[in-house]
Formats: sequence, C-alpha cells, structure tokens
Amino acid sequence: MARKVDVAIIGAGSAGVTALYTLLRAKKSVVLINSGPEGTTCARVGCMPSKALIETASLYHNRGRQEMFGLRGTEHLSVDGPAVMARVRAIRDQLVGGFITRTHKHLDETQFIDGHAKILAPDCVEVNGEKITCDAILIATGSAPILPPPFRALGDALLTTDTLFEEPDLPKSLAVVGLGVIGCEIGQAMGRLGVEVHGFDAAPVIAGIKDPVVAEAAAEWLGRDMAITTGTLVEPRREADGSVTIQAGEKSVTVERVLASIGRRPNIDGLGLENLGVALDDHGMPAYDPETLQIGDLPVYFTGDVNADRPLLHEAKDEGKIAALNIIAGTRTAFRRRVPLGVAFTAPQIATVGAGFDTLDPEVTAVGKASAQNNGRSKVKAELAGMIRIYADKSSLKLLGATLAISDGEHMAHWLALAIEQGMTIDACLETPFYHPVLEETLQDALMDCLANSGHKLPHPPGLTPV
Ligand SMILES: Cc1cc2nc3c(=O)[nH]c(=O)nc-3n(C[C@H](O)[C@H](O)[C@H](O)COP(=O)(O)OP(=O)(O)OC[C@H]3O[C@@H](n4cnc5c(N)ncnc54)[C@H](O)[C@@H]3O)c2cc1C
Ligand SMILES: NC(=O)c1ccc[n+]([C@@H]2O[C@H](COP(=O)([O-])OP(=O)(O)OC[C@H]3O[C@@H](n4cnc5c(N)ncnc54)[C@H](O)[C@@H]3O)[C@@H](O)[C@H]2O)c1
Repeated sequence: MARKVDVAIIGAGSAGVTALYTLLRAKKSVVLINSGPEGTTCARVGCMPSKALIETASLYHNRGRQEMFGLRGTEHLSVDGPAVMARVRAIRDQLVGGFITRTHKHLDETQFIDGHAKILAPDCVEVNGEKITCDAILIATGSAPILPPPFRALGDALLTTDTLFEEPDLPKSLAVVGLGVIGCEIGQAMGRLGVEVHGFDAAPVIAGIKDPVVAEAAAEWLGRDMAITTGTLVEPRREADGSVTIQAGEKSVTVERVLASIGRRPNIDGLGLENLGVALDDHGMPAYDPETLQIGDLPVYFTGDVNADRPLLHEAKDEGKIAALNIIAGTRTAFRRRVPLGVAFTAPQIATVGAGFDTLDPEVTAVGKASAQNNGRSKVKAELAGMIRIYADKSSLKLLGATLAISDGEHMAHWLALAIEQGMTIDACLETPFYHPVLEETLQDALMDCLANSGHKLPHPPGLTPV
C-alpha cells in the first residue's frame, strides 16, 4: 500500500525547508524529497560562496588605493589562488553543513528521501520507485544555469556557478558570457583578483539595470575591473589547443575558461507537471497565483526559484512560508508581497528598490539624482564612484522606487525599502536626521533633488516643522 502523508515537499532548498519548519510546527506529516547535493543553492553554489570570493577580491583591490593614503608596501601583496579558493570552500562547507544538520534534526530517516521526485497526480508523487499519496504537494525545486549547446561543447573550459567554486585555482583569463547579476559579481571579483576578464552581454546594459542613467555609470565603473562588451549575442568556440575564442562583432578574444552566466531555468525536467491536468505554457510551466503560490485550484504550490518570478533568497523563503500557511489553514489566502528589493554585490553595489524605472510614467514621476562626488565621507574614503536616482509620484510626493550604484548601497536600499513599505512621501523621508559625515547624505541629496524636481513648494524646510 502507498505511503500517505499530509504534504510532500519536493526540493530541500531555502523555499522547501522554510516550508518544512512551518508545516512541522503545525504537526503536519511530511516527506522532504531532494535530488542532488543538499545544502541549498544559496549556501552551496550561490549567495554565499560568491560573496566570499567578492570579499577577498575587495581586500586585494584595496591595495591599489592605499598609496594615495600614504600607506606603503602594498605592492608586496599577492594572490595565492589555491588559498583563495580553499577559503571560499571552507566558508561554504561550514554554512552547508550547518544547514543540513539543522534540517535533519527535525526529520527521521523515513521523512527525508534522496531521489528525483515525479508528480503522478495532484495527490501522488513517485520517488525511487515508491508512490507516496498526499493531501498537498509543495514544489520547491529551484533552478539551474542555462547552457545552450555551444556552451556545453566547451567541455572542461566551461564554468558555471555550479562548478566555479570547486576550481583548485583561479584561471589566468576568463570570458564571462552574460553580465546579469551573476556575471557582474563574479566577473568583477575575478578581475580584481588579477584574472584577465572579458565580459559580454547581449543586452545594451549590465546587471539588468532599468534606469539608463545609472546603467551607463555602472558600466563605466565595472569596466575598470573587466573589459565589457554589450549589445552582442556571443557564442564561444573551443580551439584545438583547448582555449576558447569569443567573437563579438569586430572584437575577438581568446581565453582559458568561460563562465556561462546567461540566466537560470526552472528545474522542471522529469517533474511530471503534465500530470497535474492543468495547461502548461510553451516552456512547460503552469500558471500559478503569486500571492497564494497555488497552481489553479489544485492542492499544489509552486515556490522559490522554480516559478522564476522573484528568484532571490528572501523571496524563496517567503514563498515556502506562504504555501505552508495556506496548506495548514486549508484556505487560499493571498499574501501581500514585500517591496521589491535587489542588491548586486559589485563595487559600487547596484541596488533596486520598489518600482523599476521602466515601469514609471515620466509625465507623473519626479526623479531626483545625487552623486557620491559631492559627499564628504566618500571623498575621505576615496570612493567617488556612486550615484542614486530616486522616483516619486509628482503630485502626492509618494516615494515609488530607486536605483542605486553606490558604496554601502545595501544599507541605503534597505532604508528606502522601509520608507516605501510605510507609504512615505519624500518630504516625510527628509524629516529624519542625516548625520554628518555619512554616505547617506548622498541619499538625502537625491531626496532633496527629487523634491525640487517635483515642483512642490513646502511651507517649511523638511525636518524643520514649527511645533
Ligand atoms: C551564483 C548565485 C548567487 C546568488 N546570490 C544571491 C544573493 O546574493 N542574494 C539573493 O537573495 N539571492 C541570490 N541568489 C539566488 C538564491 O540563491 C535563490 O533565489 C535561492 O537559493 C532559491 O532557493 P530555492 O529553494 O528556490 O531553490 P534551491 O535552493 O535550488 O533548492 C531546490 C532543491 O530542489 C532539488 N530538486 C530539483 N528538482 C528536484 C526533483 N524533481 N526532485 C527532488 N528534488 C529536486 C534541487 O536539487 C535543490 O536541492 C544567487 C544565486 C546564484 C546562482
Ligand atoms: N546579489 C544577488 O541578489 C544575486 C546574485 C547572483 C544571482 N542572483 C540571482 O540569480 C539569477 C540568475 O542570475 P544570472 O546573472 O545568471 O541571470 P540574469 O537573467 O540576471 O542575466 C543573464 C544575462 O545574460 C544575458 N545573455 C543571455 N544570453 C546571452 C548570450 N548568448 N550572450 C550574451 N549575453 C547573454 C542577458 O542579456 C542577461 O543580461 C538572478 O535573476 C538573481 O535572481 C542574485
């Protein structure tokens, strides 16, 4: 007889395991099915090893700035590639190990299944030849790098973020194909570690930046650490000597390795979505409700990177939780999603908050801009490459969004997300104190500029309201 549980969770990543904890607290019986290595994309091959590499690159890069501060001797610093990669792996192993231990502490050996799950029906999953019936299925299978045939033909010259952190040493030269967030973060870090990096993107902008003013500045700043070519679709070609040639219009480069960072695709192969009895689009994806995470009227939920909607860690966790709460309550409650927030850990950091510039009507939007060039603290730190653009509704002054390319942008982006979440206007934002000298004074300048460009005349300077 088939085993019966309340919920079958497919995928033990951030979405699946967040759901697991919520379901176990509500005393639901579960199975957690995972194929491939455990420990989450974030900790294993994503957020964490990439940030570890970026941290090393940043420390090394700073040697070049220290001369102007009167600090001597930094020319003696060198990169020990194997040691750099070993530290990245050590941090990764610590995080992955901790995650796996915590997950298994909550499960007995029958509840965790190592295998590839296939959905047979909205209430039945098969794994390793075993059929498991359930009241609900929570799909959290994540995504994987897109690898068209010309990339796969590169053999061992090809790197993806699934393989990069296993490398024993840094390459001498690297083509980064795809300058989205992954390509920009890794390409810049490699460039700063002394690797000869050539970055390419088919789009005219890097990091998917929608604000053309910030996009242009960011491309110039990141272009100091790697050669950037945009607006050309490229295909790599393996040469007889094992190297790889990339032709982009007139430009041709030959490199040792290629990082394919042209996007990620949902892990739906062999998942049996066709057995759900709902329509699938041209990519084999079902329609689902992003506020309930439910697929149609089925007791089946589509969470995390696999739905390709908001492929970020905090969103994956939210989605696992939303689905679990709906399963527990037996309702289809719609949950309001958080203010969109994205941070690329480049230098300067590139962050987007709230509404994207491309979604706003220029007729009714006030835009404010400020540069780190005018900020005292940025001058002290010799970090003048920085810009903030703020968007607000011209008539209500409501803060709508922002794009930042600036040092410590991660913190300012969180500040702005809170303000947007609270429905604040730009004059209300300006009521708060801005200390001196801090990098946030550039944010204050951008808000002031936005207010000035809105055409509003306030009765009192913001923050100085008579009591
Ligand atoms: C290089 C890189 C850097 C990143 N940096 C950041 C960052 O700085 N900040 C940020 O917010 N986000 C970042 N992300 C994105 C973030 O890592 C993801 O959004 C998040 O990890 C997605 O979690 P998930 O639970 O949906 O999927 P995953 O963690 O991928 O989990 C899915 C699991 O399901 C398993 N699986 C797949 N198919 C099946 C099946 N049929 N049966 C059983 N199991 C299956 C997979 O093997 C995997 O273990 C980064 C991603 C990458 C690649
Ligand atoms: N700091 C972070 O939050 C962070 C960091 C890394 C990754 N991530 C997540 O991982 C996801 C995937 O990142 P990604 O950078 O792989 O994907 P992406 O979709 O963001 O970028 C892919 C880029 O490749 C380009 N491209 C596609 N085909 C090409 C070709 N043949 N030649 C040249 N360029 C080509 C596209 O124009 C695009 O700019 C992101 O959406 C993000 O959610 C987040």
